[in-house]
Amino acid sequence: MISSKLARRAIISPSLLASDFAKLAEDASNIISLGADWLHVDVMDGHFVPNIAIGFPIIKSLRKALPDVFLDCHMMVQDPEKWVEPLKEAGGSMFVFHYEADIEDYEALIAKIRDNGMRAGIAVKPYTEIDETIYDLIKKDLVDMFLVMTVEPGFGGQSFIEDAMPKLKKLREDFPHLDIQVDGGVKRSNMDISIKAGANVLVSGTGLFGQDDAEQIMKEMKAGIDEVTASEEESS
Ligand SMILES: O=C(CO)[C@H](O)[C@H](O)COP(=O)(O)O
Repeated sequence: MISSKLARRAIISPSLLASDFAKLAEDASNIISLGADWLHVDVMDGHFVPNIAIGFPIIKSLRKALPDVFLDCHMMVQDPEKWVEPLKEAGGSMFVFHYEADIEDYEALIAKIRDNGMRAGIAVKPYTEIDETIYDLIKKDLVDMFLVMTVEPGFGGQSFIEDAMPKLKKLREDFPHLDIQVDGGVKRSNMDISIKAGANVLVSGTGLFGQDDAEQIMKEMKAGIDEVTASEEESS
């Protein structure tokens, strides 16, 4: 079921980019049964990023196979406005556009996403600064989730860029109730860094899919979230 606003305890949104596309629905359903909270769907247009990944017909099939799962769609596209209706028709739950894309009017884009029944998120690349325009949009309650990329968008399997953490930390300090996602190189071994900085939605692709012990990794990730949350609550 599509959840309402998240609590501060972190959730896991596995990135389907790392799944086996020949058995996408099976991999997606399996990772949900292991305890994933959302599914992260990477849409690329070959312009904003030098790659092409999952498209609307595939999302539509996925939605048919998993009618109740929250599909967190990361839109790595140059012209986000053009793709709002296609994503809504395919069954996306959240439309996360890149701040660096070609956008004339951020508020109009967000209104269009919300009018189409989806949540609206903003993503930034690892070295993009969070400026006043972004702050204003968050203060006006126009951002349902903020995504801080921890790899350059376009490809799975890259290394986590820790340089993105200070801006995430500052965002968390300034907005205690904002949902903040991290995406790129996030694994069981390094996820504590992002949670401690303030992330509460963890995307992990190659850290989960294709791993022989995905069940155990998922258990450890959940236990790791509980540990960090408990120690943060103790120290606050
Ligand atoms: O947005 C992405 C790439 O642009 C992917 O979601 C991301 O890279 C996840 O994969 P991994 O955990 O393997 O890094």
